[in-house]
Amino acid sequence: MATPGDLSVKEMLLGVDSTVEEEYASQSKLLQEFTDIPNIDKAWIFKSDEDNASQAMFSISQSNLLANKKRTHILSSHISTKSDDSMSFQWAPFPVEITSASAIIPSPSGSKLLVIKNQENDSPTLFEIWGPSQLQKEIHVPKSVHGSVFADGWFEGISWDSNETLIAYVAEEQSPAKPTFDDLGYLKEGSPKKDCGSWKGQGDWEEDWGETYAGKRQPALFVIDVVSGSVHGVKGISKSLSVGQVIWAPTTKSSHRYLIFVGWSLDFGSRQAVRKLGIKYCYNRPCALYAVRVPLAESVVDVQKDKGDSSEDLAALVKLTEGISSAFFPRFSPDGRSLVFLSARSAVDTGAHWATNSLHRIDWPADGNPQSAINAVDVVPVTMSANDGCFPGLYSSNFVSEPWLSDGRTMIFSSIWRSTQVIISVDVLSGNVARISPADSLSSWDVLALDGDKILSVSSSPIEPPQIKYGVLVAHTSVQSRLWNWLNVPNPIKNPEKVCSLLASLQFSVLKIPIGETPENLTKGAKQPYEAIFVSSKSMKMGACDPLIVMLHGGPHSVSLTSFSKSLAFLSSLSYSLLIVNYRGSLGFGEEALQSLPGKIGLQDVNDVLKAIDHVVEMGLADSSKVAVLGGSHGGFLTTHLIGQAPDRFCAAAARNPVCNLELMVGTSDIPDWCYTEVYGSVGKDYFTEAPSTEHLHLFYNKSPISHIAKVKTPTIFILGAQDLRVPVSNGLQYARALKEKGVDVKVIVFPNDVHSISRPQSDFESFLNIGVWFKKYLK
Ligand SMILES: CC(=O)N[C@@H](C)C(=O)N[C@@H](C)C(=O)O
Repeated sequence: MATPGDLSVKEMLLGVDSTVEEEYASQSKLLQEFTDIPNIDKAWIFKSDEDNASQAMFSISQSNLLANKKRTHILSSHISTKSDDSMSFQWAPFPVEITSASAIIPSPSGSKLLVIKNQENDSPTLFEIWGPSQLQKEIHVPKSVHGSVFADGWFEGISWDSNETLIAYVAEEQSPAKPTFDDLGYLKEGSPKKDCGSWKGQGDWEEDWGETYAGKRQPALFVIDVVSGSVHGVKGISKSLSVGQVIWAPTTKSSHRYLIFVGWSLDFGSRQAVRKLGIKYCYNRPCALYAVRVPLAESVVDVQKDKGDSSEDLAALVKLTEGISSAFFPRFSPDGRSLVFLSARSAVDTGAHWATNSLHRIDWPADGNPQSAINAVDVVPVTMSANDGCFPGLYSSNFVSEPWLSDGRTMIFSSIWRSTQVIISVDVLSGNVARISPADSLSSWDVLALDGDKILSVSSSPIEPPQIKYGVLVAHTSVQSRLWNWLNVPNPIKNPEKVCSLLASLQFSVLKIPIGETPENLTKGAKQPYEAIFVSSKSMKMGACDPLIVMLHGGPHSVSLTSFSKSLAFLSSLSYSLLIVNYRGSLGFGEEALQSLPGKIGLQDVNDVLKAIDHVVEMGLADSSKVAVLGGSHGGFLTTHLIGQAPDRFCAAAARNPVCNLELMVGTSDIPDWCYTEVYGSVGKDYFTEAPSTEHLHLFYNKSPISHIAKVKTPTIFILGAQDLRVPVSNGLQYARALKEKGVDVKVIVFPNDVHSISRPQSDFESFLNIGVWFKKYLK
């Protein structure tokens, strides 16, 4: 038996024997090239003085491995339409790096740019107001007024008023005073403060919104006056509401204005929850739209004096979406007559963490004074099931700030459509939905910004890094029928030649997989085929298949899209085929297919994956003796279930923050309700309790991968984030230790500062490098 003394230094440091060290070195070189590929995150359009021209500003990010941070830069382009109707994009010669900006928000006229910089520790938040050529104003907001401004894409809401003098936004409310002690004991409030010789206690522990919000204080509403520099907390909002996604209501002649925002209370369906449950990836948290009245002169009150809400203050608050359990992403039509919002009512009502969305409209009162009895009209209802080629329902996670075409009634946004993301138009008056990104494109598309009736967008596929596309309306025969031409914009981003040639050697397709079983009680939508994305080498010959990696998304109500992923492109480039399975329960296939999974996890999803593997083997696209499986979270639940339930079918496995033991997860996760819903189906919502019975715990164990551990023999690598509140590290560690005890080959990497997504640049790099090397070792 080898002793520690027999190991080389490299073996001890890397945990690899010398035969795989070469592999480690060469794969890391390749992965570095993929890591450098930039991402196009956002864009803004500004009108130019010239006719038929505009100016675009793109926010582009790249991994900075050395600093372990994302590096963001801005690249500008002059867009003009030539006399022959062709478009020209003239790019600025170089991008400009933006350091430490948490949010960038242009004013409505485009003449000012707000840059918000959250700073660490006790340093103030910086609000910079830029003009066309210089900094116009810098306002420092100390932590005694509020904490960081939310720039998380969820609670985040930063809105300029139409006069461009006020900005409403969401920030962490100020911290409560902590008890102070000195050598004589507790210092009462008002005692003269001592700088030294005293110390602070912790005070009462407060619940937060869980995963990625650890230690974050309640999101609250503030308004900053960019002329005077004063900041105020908005009065009249109940302290029990967490607020987000604020926008200004249209201006009226009256002496006050309204702010519209989303409010999350502690409701859990029909009952009050005792705590905040995790909100990240969880659209099933009840929320409503509110309007709060802000008198123009005294629109706001000094936060320091705002110690409570009088009944008069609360009367200024109106709940706009009574009767709908969920409402978010509010947007006013350009004429201010319609307030449109998205709803995840189906998720809230069933308990599934994400489900099919619906779109609604409130006809805004002409006098601008909203009442709570306002009726919301259904614009796009929840789609229960749809045949192939038909609209499968709305699945959107973002609207740009101005999503309107010039007719003032058509919204443009992206939505998941089976395994792709497409751009759709929705007429908010008629409810007509049209897919407007090219119907024959298998790539995924997203909207960056609207330029009048032109759409700046980005498209990518598993084998093509992001490309900028420009959608031009070429014919408009009726409100219902528009024709779009999608132009390729000469790419300002030059990717490494090696990456380009590796990607050029690949191909992909979307396979339809018929379901295995047809029990009578299945809904129509649950009987329809699901999909899998298959990526392979173009030169692959029938009968000589590359080893196959089966890739499984988490959620389970999420989806793997046909968009570019650096890590998956890296694995494809190592001569693996990829089978990326969108098992039933995934987003994008209608509500019935999605709701067929809760209550059947570990069974229906596992069988769907096995069926997809059989499908590619039967088609001659894969060799059943060379299959590995990779998944995170619920995808890790499937990975570990598969190696337990089908132990002879996988040569290697990789699990990222996997759910291995629901009995353990229910007592430690920020979403214990998820365990109930997914194990019991929608009745799980009513069974959920913070004190599970032995009967519940028993079932949780039996439905978990750990219950199959005795059969597992597949060498498995575990990639774990020690700060994960969603699937705490104990889940993966317990399972990995149990496998080790059985003598199965196991490797564990724990990232001490990573949360559930393990997406910090160095952690992401090291994760996929080790997965690549692990698969090379076992998938010969
Ligand atoms: C709702 C949720 O977070 N579920 C986890 C078990 C999970 O699978 N998460 C997904 C979103 C992931 O991919 O991490």
